[in-house]
Amino acid sequence: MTLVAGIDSSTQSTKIVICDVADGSIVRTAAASHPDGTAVDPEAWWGALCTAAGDGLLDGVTAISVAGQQHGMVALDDAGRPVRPALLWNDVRSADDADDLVAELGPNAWAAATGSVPTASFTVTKLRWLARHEPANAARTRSVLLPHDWLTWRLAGGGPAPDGRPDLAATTDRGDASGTGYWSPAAGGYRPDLVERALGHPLELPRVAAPSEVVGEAARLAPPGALLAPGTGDNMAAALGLAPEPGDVVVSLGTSGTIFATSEAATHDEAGLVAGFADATGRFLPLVCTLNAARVLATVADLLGVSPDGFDALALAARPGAGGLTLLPFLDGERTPNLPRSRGLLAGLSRGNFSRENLARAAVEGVLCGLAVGVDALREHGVEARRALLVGGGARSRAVREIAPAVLGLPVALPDPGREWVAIGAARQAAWALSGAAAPPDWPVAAGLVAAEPDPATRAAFADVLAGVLPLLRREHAVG
Ligand SMILES: Nc1ncnc2c1ncn2[C@@H]1O[C@H](COP(=O)(O)OP(=O)(O)O)[C@@H](O)[C@H]1O
Ligand SMILES: O=C(CO)[C@@H](O)[C@H](O)COP(=O)(O)O
Repeated sequence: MTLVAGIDSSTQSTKIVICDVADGSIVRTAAASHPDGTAVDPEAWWGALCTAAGDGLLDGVTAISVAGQQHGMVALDDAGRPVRPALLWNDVRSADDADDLVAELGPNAWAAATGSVPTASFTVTKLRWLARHEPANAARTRSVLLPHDWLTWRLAGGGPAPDGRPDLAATTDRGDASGTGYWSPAAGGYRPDLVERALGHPLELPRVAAPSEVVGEAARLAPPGALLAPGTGDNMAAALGLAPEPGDVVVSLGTSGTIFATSEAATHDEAGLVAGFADATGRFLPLVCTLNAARVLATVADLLGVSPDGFDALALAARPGAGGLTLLPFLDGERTPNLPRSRGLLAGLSRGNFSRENLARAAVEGVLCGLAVGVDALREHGVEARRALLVGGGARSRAVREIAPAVLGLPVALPDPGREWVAIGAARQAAWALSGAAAPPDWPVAAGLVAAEPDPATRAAFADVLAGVLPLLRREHAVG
């Protein structure tokens, strides 16, 4: 049996799956948590990877690929040391910097240059934040890697070189590069002018590897000779694992909520809803992302003092529309709609409807309504949406699975919600790189289908409440 490893270093944890290259069947798995917070020492990800890979998890593995949370800024000095904790995709401190960068060039120019209009999530806005708020750290920054680039580099033996410059060059891939805000998916190249505009000086940037290139050998953690695939962003890896067909959109409820599809053509949304990412195979991955997904459900469950199963039972005991309660779930600020300084809002309370059941259901409906906006936005950019593939930690919720088809207005297919699709996608990329073949191996994806009558009333109530309170949500709120 030939084994490969797929690693998912996402916001909340590191997950590793070891797969048989013949059919992708999972041989063993492990996971370890990440610290909370939106600014994190990258060594914490390395520590989680070492913990998860302990006890011989990687024994016998012949190739490895790392998928990572997108956009995070790992700024390194001359010696390859982080100049500060990495700023993650869900850190909104660069909201003003995003506004300024967009105002300087205009949204059309950004969309044309990079496929996306940058919000606070994008790396380029974090560069501007660094230049403006920590000029000494900005001046010391020689290169910037994304989380998956940095982990791949560490696995290959990269790391701080106390006596001088590290001699190991880092790599990235087109999928993750497309989330920086300084790489063009359409042209397939960096835009160093945008880096200089944001940071004030040029950077050494990781080389963008080809989709199935072998970028090196693991020098740490893995058996000698284990090959390293390029890795990619976590959403690109999920797409690789699920192999969506035309008509499929993937809906992922992790820390973020994402909705995306594989596309043959690059997209450019001047309105800024759809990020025009590249995928990990040479195609494109138009994607809509919200900042508030599975954690909203966990927060409401904690408030109600129930387990995830208890939360599901409450939400499913309420009727569609949650008796008139609407939750705008922008607990951590929001990216789509672009309201980074906002907070959440619970609307429609009466003495008759303010129940635990309605509150639980309003949380599920609010998270899903936010993502349903993405179905329309993707369609406007040429994506056919006939079926949703529901994945991520939030897909383990029975309430999410049962309510999603009505709110999204799509039949929902449930690829085994216990399987870690980002890590499986990374493993599939490792198998592809190992094979030297023109295309990734065929690995089966089994999924049961759930359909439901669409629930336009719940979506309309969400849209009405949102429209009514936009000025309030645009006001500055203290971060923290
Ligand atoms: N049964 C469940 N019901 C609701 N949420 C769940 C359930 N199981 C896990 N989760 C949530 O899934 C999230 C983790 O999902 P995951 O996709 O791994 O996130 P990330 O990729 O952002 O690290 C956590 O917020 C957790 O609360
Ligand atoms: O920023 C995005 C997509 O653009 C997020 O989807 C991150 O990639 C984090 O993913 P999760 O940890 O929530 O899976």
